[in-house]
Amino acid sequence: MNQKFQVDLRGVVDLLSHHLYSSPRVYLRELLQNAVDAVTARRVGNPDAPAAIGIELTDRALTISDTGVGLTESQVHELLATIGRSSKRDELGFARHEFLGQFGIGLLSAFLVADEVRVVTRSVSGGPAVEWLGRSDGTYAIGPAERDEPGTTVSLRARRGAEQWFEPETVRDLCRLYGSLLPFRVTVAGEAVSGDGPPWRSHDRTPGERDADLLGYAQDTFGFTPFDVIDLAVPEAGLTGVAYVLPFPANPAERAGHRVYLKRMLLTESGDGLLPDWAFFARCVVDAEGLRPTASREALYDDGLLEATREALGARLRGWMTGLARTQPARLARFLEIHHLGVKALALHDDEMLRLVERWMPMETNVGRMTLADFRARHGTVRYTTTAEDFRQLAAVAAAQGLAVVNGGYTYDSEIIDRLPVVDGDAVVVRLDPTDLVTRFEPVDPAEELAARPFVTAAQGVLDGLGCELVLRSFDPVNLPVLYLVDRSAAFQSELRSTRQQVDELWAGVLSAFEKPREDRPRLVLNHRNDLVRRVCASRDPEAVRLAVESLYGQALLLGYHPIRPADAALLNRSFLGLLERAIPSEDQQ
Ligand SMILES: Nc1ncnc2c1ncn2[C@@H]1O[C@H](COP(=O)(O)OP(=O)(O)OP(=O)(O)O)[C@@H](O)[C@H]1O
Repeated sequence: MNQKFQVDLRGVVDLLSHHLYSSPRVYLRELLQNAVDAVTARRVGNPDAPAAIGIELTDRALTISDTGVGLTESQVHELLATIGRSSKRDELGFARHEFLGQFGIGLLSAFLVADEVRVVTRSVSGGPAVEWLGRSDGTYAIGPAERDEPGTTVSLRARRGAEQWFEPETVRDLCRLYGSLLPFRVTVAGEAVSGDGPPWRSHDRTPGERDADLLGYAQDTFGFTPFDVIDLAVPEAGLTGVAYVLPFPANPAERAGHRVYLKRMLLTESGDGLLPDWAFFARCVVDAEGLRPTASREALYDDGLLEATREALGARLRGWMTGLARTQPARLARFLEIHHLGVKALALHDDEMLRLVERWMPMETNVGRMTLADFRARHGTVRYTTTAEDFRQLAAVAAAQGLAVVNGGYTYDSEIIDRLPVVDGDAVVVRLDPTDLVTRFEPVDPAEELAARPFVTAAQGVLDGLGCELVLRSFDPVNLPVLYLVDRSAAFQSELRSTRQQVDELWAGVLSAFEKPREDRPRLVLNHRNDLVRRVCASRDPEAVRLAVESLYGQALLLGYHPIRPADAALLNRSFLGLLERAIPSEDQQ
């Protein structure tokens, strides 16, 4: 024999309150939504039918009345007392587009704040008025009622502990929050909470008034005066609205929440997934007819239509940027200054944005800040460092060798430069490897090199212990005595060596298999043009040479922002104290 499911209403309400809805406050939204749907349903047949929704509050009790379709007695049995049953689906069970509700569970949210829900209703299709009294223990009673006009009144009394959700001010603020854009007049204690419609509507104001209203809306709701306002429209999702461009840099990791209305009812103030990730510089207010809510009605359901909408809105924002480039380049430059991260992230995937960045976004170079387009026009090849440390270490040295270099160390910059040839086949981009610089330095005069040989041998002896190769060259700038140059493989090798010193024999053996020959070791390049270096080269005092080489090595590590290993730290300390000793001899040496 077939049996029917039994439902324990308390379990369902508990599920709703703890796992579906984020706050009991949603009971107001659900009641408001039912009233709006009932009025909408009545107006489908009779567009001139009255459309009024009123909320009244007395001590700890709330009633909401609408002039909607109302329900007959059999509909009350079928719709109010059956969880999951809704009049807002079509024959195939799909949500009907004109209604806000669809799931058939919204009314249950009243039990989040009350133990009893009383509904008095009279249907437009005739028949007497009916009263339905539903209780949170899952029982209900139906009886006759008095009501002159078609429509419905729902009454609740606050459960102990839920009184705060019936405070007149709270109710008014929540109704204004959810319902300020609703197309019907909504009042709370006689005061209208619905307004004139979305702030981006254009039929009833001059363009100037509309602009002012839109700015005022951003100031009131978001607390900023936007850099710009972009109109949005995605007809397939029935979406209209605006994107406000933030006037301050946004943190890409912190998603700016969008204010999303579905069919004029607020869905969320912190909507996610409406714009592509890169568009973190914009904050939207939109109303959509076609997008779907999740069952909690607190977020957008991520389906194919939302994805298509996201793409369309992304294209709109991109179009706005390229439009600015054409018509107001100075404004675009200002925008890029504020939102460079978002735009650069976009340029990694989007050719048009990459061109825009190349033309308009200034980058740091060792010959001044300039756009990549200007850099290419002046220097041809785009030579760049991948880290800011490399740039800081090498900018002046490279400039002295006549090499223009871009600092690719800022977020996305080197990836952007790497992508340049994709949009422009003529672009030549070369990554500057620090050790390439050595090939540009002049060798030391043979006679002087010969004279410095004893020093070089002694110095190399000191550096062998540090896994480093000594090179003597002449280069500019003269005031720079020393450079520690390490290419990527050398950096890896030096890490390998320091790890090997710390692990046991077995692992040391395994790791040694990866070690490379001497020529790949980092280089300490001494500048023979520098006066101090020349004096050190001439020294024949082994102790002075050791101290000088260790100090120069330590200095070069610090100047180049290289990692300092424990052995390096000890050496820095030792050489510093050694130098002090020499500078201030003890009394018996004096
Ligand atoms: N004010 C009202 N006037 C007329 N009918 C109503 C009213 N409130 C509720 N109903 C009827 O009760 C049904 C169930 O309402 P409920 O709020 O539980 O679900 P829903 O609005 O259909 O969907 P959702 O769960 O998405 O809100 C509705 O489909 C509607 O037919």
